[in-house]
Amino acid sequence: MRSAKDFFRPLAVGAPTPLTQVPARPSRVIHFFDPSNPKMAAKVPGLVGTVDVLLGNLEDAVKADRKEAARAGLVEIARATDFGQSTQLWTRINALDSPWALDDLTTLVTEIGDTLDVVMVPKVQGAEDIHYVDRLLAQLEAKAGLTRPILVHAILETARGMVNVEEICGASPRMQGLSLGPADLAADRRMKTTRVGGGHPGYLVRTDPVDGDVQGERATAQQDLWHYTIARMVDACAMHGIYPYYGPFGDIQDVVACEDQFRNAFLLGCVGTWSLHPVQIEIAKRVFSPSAQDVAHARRVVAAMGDGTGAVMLDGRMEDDASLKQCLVIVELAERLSQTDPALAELYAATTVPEEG
Ligand SMILES: CCC(=O)SCCNC(=O)CCNC(=O)[C@H](O)C(C)(C)COP(=O)(O)OP(=O)(O)OC[C@H]1O[C@@H](n2cnc3c(N)ncnc32)[C@H](O)[C@@H]1OP(=O)(O)O
Ligand SMILES: O=CC(=O)O
Ligand SMILES: [Mg+2]
Repeated sequence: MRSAKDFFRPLAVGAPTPLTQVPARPSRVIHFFDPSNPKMAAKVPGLVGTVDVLLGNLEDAVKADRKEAARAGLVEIARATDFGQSTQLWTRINALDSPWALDDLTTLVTEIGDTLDVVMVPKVQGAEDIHYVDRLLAQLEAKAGLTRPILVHAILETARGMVNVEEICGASPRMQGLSLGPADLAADRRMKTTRVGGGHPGYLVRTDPVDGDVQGERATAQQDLWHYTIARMVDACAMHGIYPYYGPFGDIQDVVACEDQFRNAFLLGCVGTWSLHPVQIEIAKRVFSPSAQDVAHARRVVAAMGDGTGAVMLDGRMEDDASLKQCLVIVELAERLSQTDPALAELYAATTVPEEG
């Protein structure tokens, strides 16, 4: 572990100074595309401004014989595209033990490092993986003459990564956030599922038998397979001042269950999710933006709480310092999203609390 005094020093001579706070830029939807797929690549310019993050994926879902093409495609797209103020460019590199990760980082940082905001690192096992990427990025940033540090986002998709989640979050000032990787995590944990995220009908609870009749009608309710993992990830991220995200939802056609999974993650504290297909973009944006109703209520509580201490009654409910803090989370998120999303700005403006008297 580095000493507290050294933590924010660059790891290479000439590399930019690390940030002391992760920028709070909207990232409700991280939209994945395969830069080696001409149809998807052609859609990128049209997606700018409609998603918070465009992520050029180089890892899983890109065929082994297309890895170089994907990397080169991303360089080309980054150079040819104006991402504007409201869309960031991220990449997901190949796993650190793969034949491609070193070239991914070397090429991307030296060729398009000034355009790249965040590097997503898959299958992170512990702080040692982040330390490796941290130093290498610093060396490459210095070589490329970059003036702002590239941030790092880890995917939580191994059992060891889960166990080490707190140390991963705190391994570097570059750490921007974590995403849940339910597909790889399920495999690594030897869970008996065959899906990419979401629930499973077999994972349920059942009411007790009535009068001991175990064969009688008994209601069941499907449970959330990912509750523990997401909650643990959220705590680790909050503790270290970085951002938690849900990850992929593979049943593209089941937009209803997708929305449910995204909403569970949002309510538990995640700031965003991945979209794998254009149909998931609108769902993610809607779910990860607070509703106008919640913003209106939060603003009323803030107004009613005056200096923020004590207790008041509002619509029959007690509000105090702690509920105020929750409301401030909603109000601050609404204000931040309004800065880059004009439709939301208009929606939330209509909920402004009128001044008393
Ligand atoms: C599981 C663990 C993980 O690692 S998840 C992250 C890795 N996976 C991915 O990144 C998957 C990304 N998405 C995809 O590859 C495709 O969306 C998949 C799921 C294969 C479906 O593609 P396809 O059968 O073409 O769907 P479709 O016919 O409904 O497509 C309609 C038009 O939209 C396009 N499209 C599709 N996906 C994207 C995307 N992610 N970004 C941009 N465009 C996309 C298609 O190319 C198709 O275009 P067109 O209308 O034919 O011109
Ligand atoms: O990379 C994502 C996953 O679910 O695996
Ligand atoms: Mg994965």
